[in-house]
Amino acid sequence: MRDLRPYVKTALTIAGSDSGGGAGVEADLKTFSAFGVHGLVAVTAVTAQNTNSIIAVHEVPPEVVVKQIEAVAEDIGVDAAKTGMLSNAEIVRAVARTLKRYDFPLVVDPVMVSKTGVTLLTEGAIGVLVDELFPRATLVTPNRFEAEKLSGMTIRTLEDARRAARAIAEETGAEGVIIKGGHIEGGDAVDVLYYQGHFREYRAPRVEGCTHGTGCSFSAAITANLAKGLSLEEAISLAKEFITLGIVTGHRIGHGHCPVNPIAWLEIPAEKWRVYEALKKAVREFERMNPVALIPEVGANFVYALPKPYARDKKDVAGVKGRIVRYGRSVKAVGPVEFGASDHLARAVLRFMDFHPEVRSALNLRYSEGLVEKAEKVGLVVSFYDRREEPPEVKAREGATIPWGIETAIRRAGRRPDLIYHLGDWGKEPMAIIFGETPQDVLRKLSLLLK
Ligand SMILES: Cc1ncc(COP(=O)(O)OP(=O)(O)O)c(N)n1
Ligand SMILES: Cc1ncsc1CCOP(=O)(O)O
Repeated sequence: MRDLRPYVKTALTIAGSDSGGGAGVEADLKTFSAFGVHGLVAVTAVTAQNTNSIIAVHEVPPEVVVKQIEAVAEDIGVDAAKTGMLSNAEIVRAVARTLKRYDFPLVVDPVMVSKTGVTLLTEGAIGVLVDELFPRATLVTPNRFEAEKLSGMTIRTLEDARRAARAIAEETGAEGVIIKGGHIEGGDAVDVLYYQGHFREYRAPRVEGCTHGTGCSFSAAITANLAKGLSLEEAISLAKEFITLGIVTGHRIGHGHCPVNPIAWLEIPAEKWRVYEALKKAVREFERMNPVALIPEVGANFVYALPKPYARDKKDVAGVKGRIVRYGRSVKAVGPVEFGASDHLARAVLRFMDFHPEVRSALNLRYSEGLVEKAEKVGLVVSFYDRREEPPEVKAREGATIPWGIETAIRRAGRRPDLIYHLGDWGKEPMAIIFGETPQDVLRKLSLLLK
């Protein structure tokens, strides 16, 4: 007999499909998965869509939308649901009637017009949405323009948003209304919630990035967390953090509005673990190889960065805390592998990744003529930079020398270097850096040098 009290929670999206995979049920399912919730779907419309426009829409008959909801609710069970693009009045009415038979939490994203300017809900359906679906909603999630339409008010400030949120909740019977701050001016993006007679603000820095599908993913994140049993306010807090990360890490695909990245929430911690484990293992192996003569006076570091687009600054690069030093006759890592533990080498690998994103690992070694000759002899691609050629404006900028040097050496080589060196300067030790796709790849190149 199957356990009928499964540990996994379920969330249902009743929304349109986006063939570009950025919004609609595609965004919702990715978001549900990112929060470890099993996603269920009732498709309302199929859109032929990309990052530039919506080319065609095929609406699903209302009775088929209802059958999809019933099919999953009656067999699998629904812990929370959301609605997105509902397209026309008949679908809205059928969905509202069906949802009245169930008591799971419901998030209504009143999607009206796409970012590309295409109508996703007919004008005549807006009244039906407000009269028949809003009273069933735990939360309604309009953006500024949708809130203006629903409240008949002009929204410019947070105070306007507060008044509008309260008016929409009181006039429609929705339990909560959150007006998203993406289109409201201000340094931060502030969402205003009105819920059970109280206001609350959710604040995050206004970030640059990819915004197609943000409304869908935000409401799906709230739904997933309601399904997991979080309070509405906790669910919104997490969703806000999640959507900010998704915008900054969005994949720059297509020629128009690039899609938000719901998977960053899951992929960054997973990649962090892989990077950490691989580097820890490689540092142990490096200690065993014990290349005492190759440790510079300032010590060595060994780094491994998260993949793009997640490697943005030194916090996203793992290295050895306190560096790797000569200790008597052996090579020893001073501290543990940690993210943010490297400064110089992290800057070097991040710049390298701007040219060759697959090269995510590096190790610095004591420079010698013999080392460079050996590298060339074993077939490694070698390049260099000369700190005396550094332009004054680069010299004047704190931390700019290494990125400039790496770029100079890559351009000089005209192909992907394996080793970059410089001959030092006043008070600066000459240095060689081996680059590779992984720490193991770096060690492979090192072992060619040690042969
Ligand atoms: C099928 C489908 N559903 C919803 C949308 C809206 O997405 P978008 O235009 O990116 O706007 P936001 O609601 O995310 O702000 C869509 N385009 N397609
Ligand atoms: C001084 C120096 N210059 C290039 S690598 C290096 C040593 C490692 O520095 P960090 O520990 O900051 O990566």
